[in-house]
Amino acid sequence: MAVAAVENKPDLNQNKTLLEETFYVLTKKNSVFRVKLTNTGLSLIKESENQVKTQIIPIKDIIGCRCLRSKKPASSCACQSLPHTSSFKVVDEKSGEHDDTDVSAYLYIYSYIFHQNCSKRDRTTITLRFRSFDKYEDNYKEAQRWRSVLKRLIRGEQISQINTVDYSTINHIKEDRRLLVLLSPKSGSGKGRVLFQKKIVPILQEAEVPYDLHITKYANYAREFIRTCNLFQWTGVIVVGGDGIVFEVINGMFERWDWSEALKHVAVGVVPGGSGNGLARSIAYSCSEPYGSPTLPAALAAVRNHNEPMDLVRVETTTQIMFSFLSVGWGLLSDIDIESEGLRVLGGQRFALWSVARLIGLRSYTGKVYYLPADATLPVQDCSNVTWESNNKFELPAEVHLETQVGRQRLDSWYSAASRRSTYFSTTGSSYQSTAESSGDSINKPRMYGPASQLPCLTSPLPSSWKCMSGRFIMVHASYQTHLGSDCLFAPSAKLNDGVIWLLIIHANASRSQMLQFLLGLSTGAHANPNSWNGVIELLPVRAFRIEPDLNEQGYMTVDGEHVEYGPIQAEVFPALARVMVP
Ligand SMILES: Nc1ncnc2c1ncn2[C@@H]1O[C@H](COP(=O)(O)OP(=O)(O)OP(=O)(O)O)[C@@H](O)[C@H]1O
Repeated sequence: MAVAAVENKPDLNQNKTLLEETFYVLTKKNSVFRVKLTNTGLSLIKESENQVKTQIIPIKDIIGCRCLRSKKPASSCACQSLPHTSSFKVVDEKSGEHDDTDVSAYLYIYSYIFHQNCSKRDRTTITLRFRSFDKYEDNYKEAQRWRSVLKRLIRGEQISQINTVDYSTINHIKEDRRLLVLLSPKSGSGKGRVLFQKKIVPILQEAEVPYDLHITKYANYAREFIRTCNLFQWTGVIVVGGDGIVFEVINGMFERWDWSEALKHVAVGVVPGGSGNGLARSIAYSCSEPYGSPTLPAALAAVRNHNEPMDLVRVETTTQIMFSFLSVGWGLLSDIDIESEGLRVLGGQRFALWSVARLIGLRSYTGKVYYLPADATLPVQDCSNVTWESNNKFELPAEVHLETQVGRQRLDSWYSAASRRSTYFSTTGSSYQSTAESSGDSINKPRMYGPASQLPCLTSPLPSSWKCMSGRFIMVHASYQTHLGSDCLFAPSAKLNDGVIWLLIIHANASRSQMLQFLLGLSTGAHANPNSWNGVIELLPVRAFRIEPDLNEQGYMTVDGEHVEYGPIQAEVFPALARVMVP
């Protein structure tokens, strides 16, 4: 049996026909389809009444295919040779429910065709019925041959030539992927389970991608799970929920001593099930993927085996280190995020409703904002004044993970500004611990790993290359993604992996009407035009920043929409630290 030989080298002849067959449309007399498979797509050439029309389905729009057999009808009639399309059903050949009277093998091809003119995708199933041979086994082999070649093309392999290969070598296509699905039943309006079953499972099944589903049982469950599980049994993590659960997953990875390997090998996919869904929307936007059906880009990303690097931002407060993928906020947007928590049942509408409330009672906050412009380089960390536990110097390897027994009284497992003196540094990786006096709480807190900071500690002055603004601010909000929520195009120029933080600063002299214009502009990105604001609103590309709020006032600060303590906070970008699944 002839079959395609597979190579990973790019083939110059992308349009060379790999497989070709003629099919007939049973319901339309004289309708003939020639179907061709090439490296770039599946061509359906329709020949009827002297007309020839061609439709090409690009390989990237096809997610899977399966060989099936017709199912025994409920009331079987021995003389029936052709299935009636209305009652026609197919089953797996091993189901035992197949119809012996039909020797055909059916190849179901599942595609989500992108229509550029209306920027949407439509699900289309193409069924090819193989019945040239008298025996089912022969028709099945032919259908499998197509399936095998198509599956390899879907995986991104290039096929250069048709060789003569033993059929048995293509009968089984090994799936080397397995996904972990972490689903939060509390995110958004609490419909995560239904969403997953209805919208994601069918696509995973069509693509034959195996997965293990874990439902979160309490807040921080996902974080603990990622920290303690054997993560490398999976090739990716699909998070079903909002940005809060993504935050748990990312930070859970940094609580693993093998964080670097985990981030490199286990990509994160996001199915938007929360009320904000900033990351899910940003990923779709970065690939110009239609978002009409918000779960579709995520489902396609999950099955397509296509990942891209994403920047992460290391955030430091006086008590915590976090790794953030979305935003750091102080003032208006953080107030809206935290104060609208009680309206969670409204889903994304809660933000719009609370924006109106906050606009009426507009607040401003006193403080200082420091930032390092994007075109400046971060100075290399000077470790000469770091007090090492031992004076005996030794050569550091590329990565250092330092741990001690858990539970020793003198350990504060959270690295903090106050504990900088006793932090261990490494060139590419660090484990943070200190000899600072530990509070009871911190003893059981997991240790945070991750790349070493290049910033001075939070209590130290910043170098002169940093710029400073001092005064009253309605808000200071940093984002490294385009979208803070499904309908909030906050930083239109942001890229998943450009090493830039977009810092939006609104000074206290912005009027209510300017604030209204700003809030309305967020849905389209119109607010990002610097000429509109006479300097009261600024959007600056930076590498790092620090906010020092006046502690005589109270307010909210958020990281990725999560509430953090009110006080000094600083952040620096680490380009391409994580990997995300993209459609
Ligand atoms: N089983 C659970 N019981 C209680 N809380 C949970 C459970 N699972 C997850 N959580 C918590 O619920 C919160 C859900 O937040 P998440 O961000 O996922 O949704 P959201 O706030 O609606 O969306 P967004 O952050 O995009 O606005 C998270 O902080 C998470 O820790």
